[in-house]
Amino acid sequence: MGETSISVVARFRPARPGASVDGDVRFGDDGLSVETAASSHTFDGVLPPHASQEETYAQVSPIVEAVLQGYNGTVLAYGQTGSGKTHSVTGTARDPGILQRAVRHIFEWIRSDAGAATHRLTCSYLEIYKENVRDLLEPSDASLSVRESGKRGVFVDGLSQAQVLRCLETGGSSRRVGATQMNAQSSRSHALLTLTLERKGADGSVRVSRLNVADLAGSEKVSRTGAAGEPSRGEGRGAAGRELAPLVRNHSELAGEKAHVPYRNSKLTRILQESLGGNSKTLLLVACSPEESDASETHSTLLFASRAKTIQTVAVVNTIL
Ligand SMILES: Nc1ncnc2c1ncn2[C@@H]1O[C@H](COP(=O)(O)OP(=O)(O)OP(=O)(O)O)[C@@H](O)[C@H]1O
Repeated sequence: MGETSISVVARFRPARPGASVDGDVRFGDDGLSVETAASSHTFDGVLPPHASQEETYAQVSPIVEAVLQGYNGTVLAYGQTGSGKTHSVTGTARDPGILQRAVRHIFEWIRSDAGAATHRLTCSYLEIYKENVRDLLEPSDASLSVRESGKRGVFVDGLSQAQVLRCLETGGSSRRVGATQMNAQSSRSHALLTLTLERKGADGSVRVSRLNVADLAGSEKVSRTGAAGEPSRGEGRGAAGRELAPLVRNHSELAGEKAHVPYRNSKLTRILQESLGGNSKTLLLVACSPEESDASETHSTLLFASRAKTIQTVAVVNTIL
């Protein structure tokens, strides 16, 4: 597999009851385009407000398929606070999101993969809040070092499907509790689930691939989130826009001179360096609000998404032996 652009899919959530809908937002019949008063965009997929979780997963499923074939895969959910990132990634018990569907998909494949001798799945779930990395599966106040988490992290070994699903629950609720304790909103932190799949073939060959799914912090300008109670000093680096925007700008301006891409500016971009320009098949899911009062943030999100299409990655099958 050669160098490919990351895939970009935009998902619009339904308007809240009583909210006034932005009448200028129009969806193309092709399922690939969207137009606003300010701009028009074509992506790898555009999901209008009525799109289901299943339809959303259908866009993500090729990334999981690639992981099953031995490539690294990443799904990043980006968008302003309240735009539907967590709904898409986690969903609800009755209508699960990408994480649960991906776990089901992986285990179905494992059960059908007759050519393998063994499979081993490990899981890590991290939260990045104000440049501190916290392990959501074994919560403690200690911040993990990025080198540690980037390389191995804190893994629970050899998991069953039920155990992985329990990790998702534990991590998800730990994120919420932690956020309340810190008197901050989940919208200021990034959550990153990594599933590592090790497949040993009957011939002794070993493939190790990773699936990263990140529910990123709100991308809106900090002054807007600051109004919700946090001082808008530089410290509050929850805004995904501020961490990823320079990187995306560099990618689009430098057209491939990756040495200059500022991955080291934040823990998020350091941890996701491979996903944002290295060995990974990556999909950016941008969550958008269809409401009139959010038109300006929706416009910024769509512009970011268009720029992000210039990011190139080179995915290779990770065979060890
Ligand atoms: N596609 C959808 N269908 C139905 N409800 C949705 C959809 N998307 C989002 N919602 C609802 O909208 C609200 C905000 O969504 P969500 O919490 O996912 O936003 P978010 O982008 O993760 O925000 P934050 O950055 O604060 O975490 C929630 O009540 C969620 O259930």
